[in-house]
Amino acid sequence: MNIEKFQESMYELIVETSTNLPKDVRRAIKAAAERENAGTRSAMSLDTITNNIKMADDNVSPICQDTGLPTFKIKTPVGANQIEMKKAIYNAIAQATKDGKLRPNSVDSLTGENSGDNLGGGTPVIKFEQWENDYIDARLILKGGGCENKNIQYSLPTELEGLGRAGRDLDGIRKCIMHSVYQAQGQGCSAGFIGVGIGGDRSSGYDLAKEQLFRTVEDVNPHEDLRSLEEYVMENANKLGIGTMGFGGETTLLGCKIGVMNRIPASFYVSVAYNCWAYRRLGVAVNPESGEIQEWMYQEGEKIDFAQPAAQEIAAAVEAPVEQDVVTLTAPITEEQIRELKVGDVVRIDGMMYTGRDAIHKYLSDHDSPVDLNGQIIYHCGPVMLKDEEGKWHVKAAGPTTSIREEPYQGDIMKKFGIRAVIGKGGMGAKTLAALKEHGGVYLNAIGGAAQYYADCIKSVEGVDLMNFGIPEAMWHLNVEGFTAVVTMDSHGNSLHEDVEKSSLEKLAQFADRVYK
Ligand SMILES: O=C(O)C[C@H](O)C(=O)O
Ligand code: SF4
Repeated sequence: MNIEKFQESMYELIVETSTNLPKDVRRAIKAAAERENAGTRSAMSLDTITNNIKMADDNVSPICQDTGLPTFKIKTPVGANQIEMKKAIYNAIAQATKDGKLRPNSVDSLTGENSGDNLGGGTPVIKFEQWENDYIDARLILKGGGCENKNIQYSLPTELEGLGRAGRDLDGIRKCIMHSVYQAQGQGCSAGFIGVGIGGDRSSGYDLAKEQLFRTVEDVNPHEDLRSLEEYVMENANKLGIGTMGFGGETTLLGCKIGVMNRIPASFYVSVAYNCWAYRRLGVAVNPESGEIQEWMYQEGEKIDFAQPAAQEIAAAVEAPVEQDVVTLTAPITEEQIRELKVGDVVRIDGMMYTGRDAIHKYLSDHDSPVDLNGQIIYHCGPVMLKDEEGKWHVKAAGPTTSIREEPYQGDIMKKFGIRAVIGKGGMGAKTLAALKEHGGVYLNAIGGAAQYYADCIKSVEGVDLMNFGIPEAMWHLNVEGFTAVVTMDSHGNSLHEDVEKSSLEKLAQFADRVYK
């Protein structure tokens, strides 16, 4: 095999997967955009999402800054040299990282050190299988961490909030799947896709669930019971009212694929792999001699390029009652300005903000801040950054990360340093809400995955601290213009996330009655 050419083919696969959303996923997102009611927060968010998909296409840049744990599934003809192929994939991964198509995402779990090139123990994941066809089938999924964290595994029988007992039968499985969508709320960047694995053990069950994510969105399950269950879930999970980003709305789930395997008598697992809307998976057929790509997979049907505003969006522009007032904030922000904000307000930020995610929050809880954060804004974000020849940093992708992970620290840090606003996604909990009220702070929700859209708002990188945490975890000093976000937790004790969680739990309870005998 021409291994240089194979490496180039793998590089192409990586870049396309990170930057160009598959056609079937685009069609599902378009259908969702058409279902949402004009002028709602969910409709506006979907607008940002479709814009972002187009920008990623045009810029050949990551759709979302979290390019995940690259996972390859490769089928090779008998006799192909898998050791050589693995090395070529490693090289292609390192090159794509250097070119800003992947974020350096491989972190030493004990020291916290980022390898910088996405290579390291266990990363990337490459799974080989032999087959009797005469070509190589190479598929890649870039599944981000926020949705990975919302995966869930049930061991039946179990008790589920809202639904009661889930037993060891099809109806118990149905309850688990409905619950899995509910428990993800907006935190995995809904609307999402789920792959479900029934049976197996704890690891093969999850593998089976993830395997389902390689099926196309429009694929129909040949197994009659599973087809019926997939359709049931698609119809009813969308009645939970979680909506885009957990803002409430008509579309919570864009796809549900279920697989089954045997189990042993004592175990009965239902494993659910949750994938965000930024569902990046592609595949190629490669010639085993020349190493060249013969064919791209997931290419059937129409490609929506999102260049034209959908009819729905035009309708929104016409029908929207009154242009919502947009409040402009520029740090340093006063307590009075914060107290005027209420859940639902749209905020535009001009000026400085500082990124801070997991490592920074832990660090700030027992260290001084490298910059004065009084009246400032913290952005939960781990960007993709590239340095030019003059040593200047450029933002390649910069959407929000899931905020709830900072819940143990957030309130204390805001009070300690006088921080007035945090931006993230998915909302935060009771401890932060209480601190916002006491101290005079606000939580702003940005659209998860819209990494190109937000990168475009960042006009310059003014500095960086704590680079020892690695690129995604450092504190970047960003100068922004027109950075738009929605107040979802205010300083008066209101939280949209709490409201949606409560109402979706009530709706979930409507599905407690037996459906399958
Ligand atoms: O790591 C990130 O930047 C985002 C992550 O995928 C998340 O959804 O929280
Ligand atoms: S930020 Fe959202 S869209 Fe991006 S990987 Fe995480 S869950 Fe997916």
